[in-house]
Amino acid sequence: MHFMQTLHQAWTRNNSLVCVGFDPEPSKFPAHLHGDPDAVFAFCSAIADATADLVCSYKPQIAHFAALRAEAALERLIAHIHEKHPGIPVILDAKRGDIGSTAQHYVTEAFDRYGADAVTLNPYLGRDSAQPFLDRADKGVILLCHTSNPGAADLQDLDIGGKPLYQHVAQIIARDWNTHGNCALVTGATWPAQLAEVRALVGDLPLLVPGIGAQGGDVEAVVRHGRTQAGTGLIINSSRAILYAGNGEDFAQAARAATLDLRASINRYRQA
Ligand SMILES: O=c1ccn([C@@H]2O[C@H](COP(=O)(O)O)[C@@H](O)[C@H]2O)c(=O)[nH]1
Repeated sequence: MHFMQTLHQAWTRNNSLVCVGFDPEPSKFPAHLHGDPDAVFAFCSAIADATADLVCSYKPQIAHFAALRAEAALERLIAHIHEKHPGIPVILDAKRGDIGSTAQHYVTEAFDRYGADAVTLNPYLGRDSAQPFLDRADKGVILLCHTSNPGAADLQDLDIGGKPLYQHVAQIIARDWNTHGNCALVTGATWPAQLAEVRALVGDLPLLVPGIGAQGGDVEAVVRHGRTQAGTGLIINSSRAILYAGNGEDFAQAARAATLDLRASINRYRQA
């Protein structure tokens, strides 16, 4: 099924805009997993199993797996989510971007090797670098617009002929790149004014919003500034605050409790 359809159904079925991010860091795993050669998969899949009725998507961050030589665990995690929790889309956070011939290999990596439903891209190489991804009409293409980090303004806020660069990015993607209806944008929770500007420019385009939880973004500001008329339109990611909510044998239940809390605080502000 098309990523956008799956996402819309998950928003409704689980009454949730929450995306749980998988950023595995073995030093933070509970003690009983230390030394387990399959710890990355065991940790992440347990959290997926404990939260699948509470989320609209999952977002594994590829560098966290690659740095651990745990790409096989990432492949198995995504296959596990698809098999055990069908209907929850998986966004591979890879922030790819390269010339077309190389981009084609990144397409194969994200969608055919890993089986992701959507991938994050850096749009700064331009349309041709994104085209191989855009052509996969059933897959989501989520492009960086205004990121959550403190240095986001260094380049993204630069004035280019009367408006900041991130607004130009939002406009051309919503207007020109979204011919298959498979685009979304990354807009960080830590920049709520910019999030509001982006929402005003792009209609109902989905926004992936990292920066809640460990980065300190404000849930109320994100929801009030970013929701659509229907009270959806947002994929609000939290990684560390959910993954490491507990560090005992009940870590997955602690992650579930943190996900329930985040869903409740988001839902408090969804309706106007
Ligand atoms: O602008 C961006 C884009 C991506 N990220 C990624 O999201 C998560 C955030 O993790 P937390 O633990 O919830 O802070 C992480 O994988 C980042 O690489 C982002 O933070 N900001």
